[in-house]
This record gives sequence, C-alpha cells and structure tokens, in this order.
Amino acid sequence: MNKIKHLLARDQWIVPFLKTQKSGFFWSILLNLLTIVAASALMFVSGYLISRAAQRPDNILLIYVPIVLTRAFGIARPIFRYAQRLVSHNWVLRFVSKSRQRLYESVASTASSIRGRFQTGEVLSLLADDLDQLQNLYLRTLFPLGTGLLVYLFVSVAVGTVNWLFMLWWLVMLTIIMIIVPTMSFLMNRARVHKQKQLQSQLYTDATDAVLGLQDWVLSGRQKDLVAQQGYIMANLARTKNAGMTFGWWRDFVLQILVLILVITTLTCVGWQFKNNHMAVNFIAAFTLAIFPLVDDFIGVNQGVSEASFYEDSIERLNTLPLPEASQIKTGKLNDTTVVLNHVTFKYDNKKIIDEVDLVVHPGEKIALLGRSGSGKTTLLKLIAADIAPLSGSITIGNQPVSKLQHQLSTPLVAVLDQQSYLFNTSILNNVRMGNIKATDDQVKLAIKQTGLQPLIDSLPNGYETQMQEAGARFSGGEQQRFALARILLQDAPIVILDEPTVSLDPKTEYDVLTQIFKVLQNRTIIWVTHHLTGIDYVDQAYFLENGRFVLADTPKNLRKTSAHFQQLLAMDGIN
Ligand SMILES: Nc1ncnc2c1ncn2[C@@H]1O[C@H](COP(=O)(O)OP(=O)(O)OP(=O)(O)O)[C@@H](O)[C@H]1O
Repeated sequence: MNKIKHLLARDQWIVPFLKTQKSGFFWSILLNLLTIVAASALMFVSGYLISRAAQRPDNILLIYVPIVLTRAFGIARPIFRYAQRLVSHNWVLRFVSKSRQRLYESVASTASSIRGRFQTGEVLSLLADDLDQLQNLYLRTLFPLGTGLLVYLFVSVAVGTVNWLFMLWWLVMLTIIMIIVPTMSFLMNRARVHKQKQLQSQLYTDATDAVLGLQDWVLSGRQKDLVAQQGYIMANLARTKNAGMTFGWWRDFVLQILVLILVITTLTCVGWQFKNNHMAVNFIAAFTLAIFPLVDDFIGVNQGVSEASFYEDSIERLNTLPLPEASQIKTGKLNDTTVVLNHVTFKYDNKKIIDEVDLVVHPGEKIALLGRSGSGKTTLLKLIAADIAPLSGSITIGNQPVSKLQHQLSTPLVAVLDQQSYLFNTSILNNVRMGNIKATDDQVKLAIKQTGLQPLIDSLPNGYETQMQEAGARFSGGEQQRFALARILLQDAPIVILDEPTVSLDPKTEYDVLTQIFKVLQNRTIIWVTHHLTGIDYVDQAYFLENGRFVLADTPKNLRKTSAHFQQLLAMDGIN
C-alpha cells in the first residue's frame, strides 16, 4: 500500500488526468450509484408487491403505486446504466487517446535516450500493455471503488433507519466484504500479478528480439529452439493466468458465502423486527431481495482491487519515461545557429566517453567526425541533438542551451539522417510528407525531385502513389536513403546530423547519395559521422576523435598533405 501511495505522489499519468477531468469522473460514479439504487429499488418494490398481492388489498392504491414504481425503476435502471457506460467509456477513451499521444511524443522526442534505457520490446509492451492496464484501472477499479464507497454509506444510513443494532451488523459485514477481502486478495495476488507482468514483458522483448534476428535463427537452422524458447514463456504465462483465474474463483466463492450470510441474517432480523406488524410483514421479502443488486457491485470492487497490482507496475514503468517536452509551448525561429561545445564531458556508467571537448560549428559549415568504433562519435551527436545531457560543460546553439532549445522552437532545429531510415507501408507521398505533415503535394514532389528520385518515380506505374511496402522493402537501400533525405528537406531544420547514412551502400551508390546530400543541403549546417572517406572532400573540416578527445582537426585538403593517418584511410577506401 505504501508503494502505491509513493507511486501516486510522484505520478505524472493518472493523477494529473484525474485532476483535469473531475466532472466526468464524478458523473460516472454518480450514474453508477443511481443504477445500483434503481436496481435495488426495483427489487425492493417487486418484493413488496409480490407479498402484498398475496393479501386482500384494503385499498387499490397499495397495489397500484408499487406497480407504477416497479415500472419506473425498471425503466430507470437501464437508462442510468446506459448513461453511465457512455460517460465512463467516453472518459476512459479520452484518457487513452491523450495517454497514447503523450507516450508517442515521449518516445519520439527522446528516442535515443529511451533506446539506451529500454529495449524495443519493452517500449512495445508499454504501448500495448501498460496503457490497457490503466484503462482497466479506471473501468474496473476506480469507478467501482468510488461507487462501492458511496453504496457503503448509502446502505448503512438506510439500514440505520430501521434498526441501529442491525446497522452495526451491516457495517461489520460490509467492511469485511468491501475492505478486508479486497485488501487481502490484493496482497495475496500481488506476487502472481508481478510474475505475470514480468512474463508478459519478457514475451514482448523476446518476440521483438526474435523478429529482428529472425534471419539469423533461420540461417543457423535453430528454428525449433526459437519456437521452444517462446513456447516455454507462453506456457509459463498461461499457467500464471490460470492460477489467477482459480484465485478469482475462490475469492468470488467466499464473497458469495458472505453475501448469503448477510441475506439470511437480514431475512431473520427483518422478520423479527416486523413480527407483530401485519402490514410490515410485506417488507421482509422487499429488504431481502434489495440486497442482490448490491452483490454485483461488491464483487466488482473486489475484482478491481485484486487487479490493482497490475496497475502498480504499469504506473511505475510509465513514470520512468521522460516527460514529452515536445508538448511545451513552441516559440519562433532561431536566427543564429552556431553550435558551440564548451569543455563537454560525458560518461556512461562511470566510463568517460567524451572528455572536455571544445567545438564550434558555424552556420552552413560542414564537418565530418571520424574515429575508431567506440570512440564516442554517436555520443557526441546525441549530445548535440540534446538526446542526452553532458556531465559538465555546455552545448549551445545561438548562445542558448541546446537542451531547452530543441523543444521550444516552432520548426525543428536539428534533423537526423541515420543508418536506417524508417519507411512505412504507405504511398511515397505519405512517407515523404512525414517530414512535415503541413507540406502540400507540390512541396513533397519538389523535395523528391531535388533528391534525384524523379526518374525512378516516372518509371513506376503508380508514380507517387506507389506503396513502399513494409520498411520500404519495395526500394533499394540507396533509394530508401534518398526518400529519407527528401523528408529532411521538408523539415527545414538548419542543422542536419548525418549518422553514417550510407554505411550499408556499395561505394558507387554511397558516393552518389552523398553527392546528392551535400548538394541539396548546401545551405545547412552538416555534422556527419562516418567511417569511410568517400565524399570527405565535401566537408569544410574533418575531426578525428580518439578516447573522447579530438586528436586531429583540419580541412581535408590540408590533411591530405599533412596526415599520414588520413592518407592511409584514403588509400584503404581507394580514394586518390
Ligand atoms: N547506452 C549506453 N550505455 C552504456 N554505454 C554506452 C551506451 N551507448 C554507447 N556506449 C558506449 O560508449 C562508447 C562510445 O559509443 P558511441 O556509440 O558513441 O561510439 P561510436 O564512435 O559512435 O562507435 P561506432 O562507430 O561503432 O558507431 C562505446 O564504448 C559504447 O560501448
């Protein structure tokens, strides 16, 4: 329980939404209460009517009024139920829609840092599973719990009007049914729920891993091992779920017994209370029958509270995500786009990756970052893109800290073209338009033309409407990168980061794509990480990074003359 309190105290997903959407929550609980009251009243009046109709009526009104009331409550109950469903589902769908949007923003705006902390499967699990859990938190736990507490008060007062001793008995029984049993079942169920969530998450992670590495499994002839591995987790998950269902069955059975005790004692007590009153005898069946509609609510509260452990983990995991800064107010455009790194240091797990680096990149300047694998090139890019923050030193663009800037501008400041462009199974136009969804068809077509793709488009029977197929499989690697470049053109970001965008291409295509990139981005700042020297003459400065420090920096022209290392690399790449 302390854990839940602690979680809710620093929660950024549930509590803020509840605070802004109080009225919907209130109406849902009120309508739920009215539904239960109408159902209970219907049974009460029906019980009275059945008993009363067995006696000779002194006055026809004694029969007629209950008949009208039975009709009224019979109609009111489904109406309240329907209205409650509308309000609660509308409320919850709004929550899910807002949360999904926030989750996507959070993942998109800090993709690199998320990639460092979560595996792809975990992110999928967050998207698919945890938000569904939170949807259930409202529908299955918070709404029934809110109504349950109101019913608790309402019934106690109603019973108190008949007999205060009997009210005490009801209070004891309701406390057991609505507080003690749910709390116990929550505590008993917790470990199992935790295990189920872990298995579910592992299933997502392993399945993602398996899909990404499917080719390797097939090539190594270990398909059976793959199936066995997944099967083992699935069987384990199914066992845990079955255990949960058995637990739920027993809990509901105990509840039914408790309700039965309540019904029998009510029957006895009401019978005793009215034993000397010929007229009031008719209320015995009425009081007893009125209890049954309450049972659904009692059981609902119990189920909801038992499942609360599911939400615990989901809330915790969602709260470990960074806040989506993209939703902050966006203002203006930056005039000066000089990038300045001043004594920047960065560590991963106490290992210094970037060590007191200084760098100035002027607007429109093109630089290349070279160095051995693991020397810190990508880390430097992430620092400039504000995906990670330096341990010490500062990174500014136009004299403003990059961490604040990236999300405050109305147009993106930094665009990234990396090794693998993300293309989707939709038309060419739609894929490129993702760079700027406000772009007109003509602007998208112009961007595609600038990247040298017009002859390809002209050769396709469906032209711009050609479907790219999953991950852009319809096109070659070089063509895919050109489409990604067209997106960047639409983005209009003054600084473009190139993280080995041509690494998977053959030398000729690599050179052609790089030529196109530097041609169409000639007015923008380019920071390019590369291992190859193909296209190196397009940059103004080349920086060599070693152990997190620049060990060499000059124009390619000078390096050709002065650096034996550079000459060696040129020779390795077959460049004169
Ligand atoms: N999320 C991370 N957590 C811990 N260590 C990391 C993380 N990302 C990178 N590193 C480590 O930081 C060092 C620098 O990594 P980085 O990706 O910046 O190198 P790189 O020069 O871009 O390498 P490559 O050319 O192979 O892409 C490496 O030793 C790497 O193992």
